[in-house]
This record gives sequence, C-alpha cells and structure tokens, in this order.
Amino acid sequence: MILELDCGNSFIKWRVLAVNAAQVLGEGVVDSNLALLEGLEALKGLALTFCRLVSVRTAEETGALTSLLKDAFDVSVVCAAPAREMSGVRNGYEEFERLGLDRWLAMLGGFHLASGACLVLDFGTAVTADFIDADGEHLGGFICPGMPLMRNQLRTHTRKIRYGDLAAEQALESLVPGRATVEAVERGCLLMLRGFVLTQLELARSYWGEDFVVFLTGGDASLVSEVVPQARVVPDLVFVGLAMACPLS
Ligand SMILES: Nc1ncnc2c1ncn2[C@@H]1O[C@H](COP(=O)(O)OP(=O)(O)O)[C@@H](O)[C@H]1O
Ligand SMILES: CC(C)(COP(=O)(O)O)[C@@H](O)C(=O)NCCC(=O)O
Ligand SMILES: [K+]
Repeated sequence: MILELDCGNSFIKWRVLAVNAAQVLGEGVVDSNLALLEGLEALKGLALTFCRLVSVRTAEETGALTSLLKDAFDVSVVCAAPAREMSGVRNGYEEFERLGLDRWLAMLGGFHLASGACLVLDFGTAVTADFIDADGEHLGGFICPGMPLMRNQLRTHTRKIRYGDLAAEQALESLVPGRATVEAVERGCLLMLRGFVLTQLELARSYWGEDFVVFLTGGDASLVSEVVPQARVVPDLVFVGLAMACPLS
C-alpha cells in the first residue's frame, strides 16, 4: 500500500492507495502528526510499502514527520523536490526552488489533465493562482490570504470582531449585505475571494481566449465554485502531481 501526504500550512491531507494505485483504501484531513498516526492505525490491515509526500513546512517539521513515519511503519519515504522542468511543465520562477511545492505539483497535475493551457487555483491557508500555457510554460502566479487568514486578521487586529465557527458557517448561507458583525465579515471576505477568482479568469481570457481549463483545489474550493461553473473541481490535484513527481520506482 502507498501512503500519500500533502502537508499544508494548516492541515495534513493523507490517503492510502492499493499498491497498483487504482483504489483509495483510506483518507483524511488532520491537524497534527499524532492525529495522522491515529488515522492510519485505525485502518484495518494496513501494510505500507511506500510513502510519498509534499510539504510546504520547514525542513525540520518535514524531517520530524518523515522520521516518525519510518519508525512507525518501517517504510521508505520520498519527498517531492523542486525542479526547473518536469512532465512538460517549465517552472516560471526566477529561482525555481522558491515556488511552493504544493503549487508545483498542482500545476503538473493540472497540465497533465488539461493537456493544454490551464489556470490552477488553490484555496488553502493561502490562495494561489498559477498560469500554465499550452506549451507547458508557467507564466507565474499570485498569492493572497485565504479565508482562514482573512478572518483571523480581522479578529486579531480589531477589538470588536469576535464570533464563533458555527455562526461563521451560518452567515454564509446568504450573501446579502450583513446585518450582524459575523455576516458582514464572513460575506465580505468571501466576496474578496470571489473577486480575486474573477480577476484571474479575466487575465486567463486575455491570454488564451476561451481555450483553457480552470482547476479548483484546496479545502475551501467549494466556496468559490459557483462563480466558475466551467471549472473542474479536483480536490486531489496535488496528489495527481505527487504521483507524477514521485513514481514508485
Ligand atoms: N475536512 C476538513 N478539515 C479541515 N479543513 C477543511 C476540511 N474541509 C474543508 N476545509 C477547509 O479547508 C481549509 C484549509 O484548506 P487546506 O487546503 O487543507 O489548507 P492548507 O493546505 O494550507 O493546510 C480550511 O479553511 C477549511 O475551511
Ligand atoms: C503559497 C503557500 C504559502 C500556499 O500554502 P498553503 O496555503 O497551501 O498551505 C505555499 O505554496 C508556499 O509556502 N510557497 C512558497 C512561496 C511561493 O510559492 O512563492
Ligand atoms: K495546500
């Protein structure tokens, strides 16, 4: 069985595949290494033979997780590494190793699935947009705060914006102007996110007309999907790229 991990700034996304990679045997989203081990140990008949992971965390944190997995499951662990070029995609950063590896893998996955120009939008702790043209040339991208960062900045830097998670969720059932703080903030942040998305679409159209595929991924992708009905929502896009960057042999 193969263990795949996507270690973002807030959560670790994990899944276990059968050795032929055809079937997902288990998956989850956890907020700590310990919770990951618990999730894995709860899987009946777990027999890991290989682990591949991508991390945007520090080398220390990633190293600690790698050691933990090796100790717990006696498995070899391969980490995705930066590259100037792979699978027909050319990294557009001046210093290619500085491009977030989750972005890079989502780009590899997106270009592979689109077989042509694509715009990859990832909604995690941060929101990222990346433009890949039909020749696989990465034109660059944008980074802005995601929903969790936007709302937490308001909570942290104001005196009177305070509300709980349940109220936040309920506030998004409508997007009319808010008549309570929680509604005003949650809806305001969501509209910023959607505005960002629409701006990215305009830019993509200015480059490629209608001839491109939009991919939405990351934990908060569903918050924006209705403003991009033509988009392909691919929650495991990073894993698609991870399998390309870290094949079994
Ligand atoms: N099962 C889940 N567990 C945690 N967060 C989730 C889940 N499903 C959706 N989310 C949303 O996903 C966001 C985090 O996205 P994610 O792509 O995991 O971020 P990162 O890669 O930066 O850790 C959170 O703001 C949360 O609203
Ligand atoms: C932009 C990111 C913070 C996104 O991380 P995430 O929200 O997925 O946790 C990450 O890809 C990163 O740390 N990138 C390095 C900087 C860059 O891509 O320019
Ligand atoms: K991510």
